[in-house]
Amino acid sequence: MVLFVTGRCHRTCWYCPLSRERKGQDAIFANEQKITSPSEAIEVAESMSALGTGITGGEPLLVLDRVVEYAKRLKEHFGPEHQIHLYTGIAPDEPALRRLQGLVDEIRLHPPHESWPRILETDFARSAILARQMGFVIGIEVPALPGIGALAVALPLLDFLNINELEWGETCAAAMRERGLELADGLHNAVKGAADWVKELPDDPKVHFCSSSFKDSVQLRERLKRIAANTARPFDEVTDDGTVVYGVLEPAGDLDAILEILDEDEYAICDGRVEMAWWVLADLRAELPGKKYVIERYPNGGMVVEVTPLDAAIKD
Ligand SMILES: C[S@@+](CC[C@H](N)C(=O)[O-])C[C@H]1O[C@@H](n2cnc3c(N)ncnc32)[C@H](O)[C@@H]1O
Ligand code: SF4
Repeated sequence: MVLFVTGRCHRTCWYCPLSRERKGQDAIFANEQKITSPSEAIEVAESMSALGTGITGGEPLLVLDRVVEYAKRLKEHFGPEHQIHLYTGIAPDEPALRRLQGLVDEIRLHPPHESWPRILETDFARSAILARQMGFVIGIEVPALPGIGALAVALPLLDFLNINELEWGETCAAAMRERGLELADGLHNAVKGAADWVKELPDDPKVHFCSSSFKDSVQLRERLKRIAANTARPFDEVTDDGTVVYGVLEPAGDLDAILEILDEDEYAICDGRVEMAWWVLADLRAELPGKKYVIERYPNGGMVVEVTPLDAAIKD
C-alpha cells in the first residue's frame, strides 16, 4: 500500500512530481483514497492484502508523530512481517531514527540534486551510517538526473541505490521545458535521457533502475489485481489488467418484475441501477427493459475505464 502522509514539504525540487491537488495539502491518502485515521489505512491495506506499506508524501518527517502512529498501528495489526519503508527528503537525526526504530524497516533517502557532487559530506551520508548501525535497511532513492554518477561513492554506506526514471508531471512541466528536457515518447511520462545518465553508474548489484513504464504498468496492475481479488462481487469479471467488468441495467418499468427474472445472488442494486454479470445482461437483454451497458473500471468502485452500450458491445 502507498501511504501518503502529508502533501507538505519544506523543499522545492524543480522536478517534484506531486499533483496540484496534493502539493502543500496536509491530507492523508491510502493508495488513492483520502483517509483521516490509522483504522482506515488498515482497511485499505486489508482490501488489497498488502504485504507492506511505502510511507511517502510530501515530506513524511515533517509529520513524524503521524508516521509513528500509522506505522505502529499497521505493525500491530499485520504483525512485524508487514514491511514498512519510508521515503524522505530529510536526513533523519538520531532522535528521529530512535522513534522510527522497530516501526520502519527501511529508509529511502532523497538528497537534493545539488548535493550529489559532495554526497559524502552531507547529513544524508551521516544519517545513512547511523541508520545502518541502528539496524535499518538504508538506501538512496532518487530520480535519474544528469550527474547521477556522483552518487556511486556512497554505495559502500548503503544497502541499495534506487533510481527512478525521471517522470514528467503537470506541476514540473515548465521547469523541465526550461531545462531543455522532453518526453521520451507519446505513451509514457518518462523524460528523454535517463538511459544515458544512469550509464554513469557502475554495474553494481546494489544499483536498481525502475523504469516509468514498469512503475505505470506492472506495479499498478499488480496492485489492482490484489484489490480486485478481495473486493470483486461474484458476478464481476476480473481482467488480466486487474480491472472489473460488469453489466448495468437502468430499468424502465416495474423493477420487481425485472428482478424476478434474475437469481437473487446474480445481481446488486446500486443507486436504482441493477448491476449483474455482463454476459447475463447480454443473454437476457431482450427481456430486460431499460438502458443497458457494460462498465469496465478499477476495482472497489474505482475509476471508470470504459462504458460500452450493450448493443454495440455484443454482436449476434
Ligand atoms: C515524491 S517523493 C516524496 C517523498 C520525499 N519527499 C522524497 O522526495 O523522497 C517520492 C519519490 O519520488 C522520487 N521522485 C521525485 N521526483 C521525481 C520525478 N520527477 N520522477 C520520478 N521520481 C521522482 C523521489 O526521489 C522519491 O524517491
Ligand atoms: S523532497 Fe520530495 S516531496 Fe519534497 S519537493 Fe522534493 S520530490 Fe517533492
